[in-house]
Amino acid sequence: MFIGLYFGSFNPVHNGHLQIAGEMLCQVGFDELWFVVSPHNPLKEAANLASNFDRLAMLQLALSEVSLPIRVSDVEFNLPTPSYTYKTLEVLAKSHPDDRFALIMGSDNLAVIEKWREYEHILEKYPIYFYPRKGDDAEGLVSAYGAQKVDALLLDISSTQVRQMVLQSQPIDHLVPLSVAAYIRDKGLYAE
Ligand SMILES: Nc1ncnc2c1ncn2[C@@H]1O[C@H](COP(=O)(O)OP(=O)(O)OP(=O)(O)O)[C@@H](O)[C@H]1O
Ligand SMILES: O=C(O)c1ccc[n+]([C@@H]2O[C@H](COP(=O)([O-])O)[C@@H](O)[C@H]2O)c1
Repeated sequence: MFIGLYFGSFNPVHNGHLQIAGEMLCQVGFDELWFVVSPHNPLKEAANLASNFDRLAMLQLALSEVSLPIRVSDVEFNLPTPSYTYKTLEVLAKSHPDDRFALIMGSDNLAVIEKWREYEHILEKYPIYFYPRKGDDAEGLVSAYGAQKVDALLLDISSTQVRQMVLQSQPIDHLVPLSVAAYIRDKGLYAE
């Protein structure tokens, strides 16, 4: 199988993530797409990070109504933190020797790929498909890294925005699936 690995903090998952996953499946021709929840991005502060359990649960809720070949992986929950992607790729390559993997990311992550550990090895071994994000030079990233850009509308949405709106007691029903909004409310996530 050809599998697209969509790594992220998903703190929380938002409608943009789902839209990106759908576009990637349609445009690239992956057999499956796996959301891989990262306990801790090495380049991000851990402040305001909901628990691994809650972030995984919100993704599962978000995907429970989607009939696409998408899975959620907690493989990084059993690996050391911070979550270095090259390590996870090693583990997945060993446990799935008959599958082929590619990486999926937003252009903001590709723009800082040279800060990733073992990034040259990653670029050499894995195709990268990226979704453009406001403010990034997508064409420049294509030529710098040989990554492939998915052509789609820019999505003006982020998990930061969702967390800030919760903090300000504003509605988020238009930014995340209703089941995720209810989970955030019931658990009191991001409220302080
Ligand atoms: N609106 C968006 N457009 C393009 N890519 C996105 C968008 N939102 C998230 N992504 C990409 O999805 C992956 C997971 O994103 P992540 O969970 O960090 O969400 P985020 O909205 O960027 O979060 P935060 O605001 O907390 O930094 C990353 O590769 C990120 O670049
Ligand atoms: O391996 C690295 O050095 C590395 C550096 C920065 C980010 N990453 C990974 O990139 C993914 C995207 O993170 P995020 O927070 O933007 O959703 C997540 O899986 C991180 O662990 C990985």
